[in-house]
Amino acid sequence: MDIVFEKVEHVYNARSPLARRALYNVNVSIPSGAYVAIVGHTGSGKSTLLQHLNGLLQPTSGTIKIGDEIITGDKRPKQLKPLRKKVGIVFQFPEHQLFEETVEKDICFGPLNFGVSEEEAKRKARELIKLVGLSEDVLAKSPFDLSGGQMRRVAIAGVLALEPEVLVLDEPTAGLDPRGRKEIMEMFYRLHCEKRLTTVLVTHSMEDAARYADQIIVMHEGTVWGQGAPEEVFRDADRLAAIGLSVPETVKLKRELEARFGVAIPSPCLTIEQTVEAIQQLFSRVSIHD
Ligand SMILES: Nc1ncnc2c1ncn2[C@@H]1O[C@H](COP(=O)(O)OP(=O)(O)OP(=O)(O)O)[C@@H](O)[C@H]1O
Repeated sequence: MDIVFEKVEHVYNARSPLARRALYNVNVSIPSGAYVAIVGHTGSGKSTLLQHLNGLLQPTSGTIKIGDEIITGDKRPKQLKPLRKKVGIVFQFPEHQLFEETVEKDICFGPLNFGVSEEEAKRKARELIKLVGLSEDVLAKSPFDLSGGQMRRVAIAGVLALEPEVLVLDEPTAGLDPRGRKEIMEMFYRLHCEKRLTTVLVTHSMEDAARYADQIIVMHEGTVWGQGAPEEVFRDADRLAAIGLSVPETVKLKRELEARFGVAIPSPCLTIEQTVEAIQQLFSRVSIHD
């Protein structure tokens, strides 16, 4: 499902003294099957943008096309229900939304609501619990007896249970330890590759944006400041710094090495692996003196 934003504006509390314009002139194109990261300073409009993807918010003006669905400000919320199934959103701390007595019931809740049979919903729950890295015996437990990391996986399984075509992730690893973060990010990447899921990730981690995304959208003060492949976006390190954003540490290292040795490093150095490779090649080209 291709996603296209055209001239989207969103004003909170429009027509009231508390009106606040959070988005303006947002034009964004996300092709089906892409992995897109949205980055930007606090308050730049990332979460507001993301909530337009499944009709939780509607634009004050402009249009959003998501596959065949068109979202405008005048659609009634009921008309947007099919979108809730097609676009799954994993919010920050999704475990706060768990509420059922058992993990199985929690995962089955969405599918049952959309008319899936109980047998099929339970079969899905068994499949998904393994997909998110937990064992089947967790299904009978209360979600509230699990660790924070396990609860988060259960909540993610609940979003995946609706078999969305687009998965939207709003800082999905907030509050997890480094190992938990890596495991969850790798899981989403696997899903993206295996199920060809269009993935939209909102993140403050330039490292995650560099490693996983094929496109990065940079938001600044309510509009799109730039969009491109990670290597293009991070080439603009100085302009990014001017709006308070940094580039991944590996990209900084590349710049330092280029300045120190007076050579150009062809690799974009978006990941540790690419950077190690680039340094090896650099060492074979230049002689290093104290
Ligand atoms: N419910 C709301 N009512 C009024 N203003 C809001 C509301 N939610 C967000 N805003 C304002 O809209 C602007 C954009 O907020 P948004 O949450 O989209 O930014 P963000 O980039 O996601 O920030 P963060 O990285 O901190 O999550 C901010 O100025 C914010 O104060």
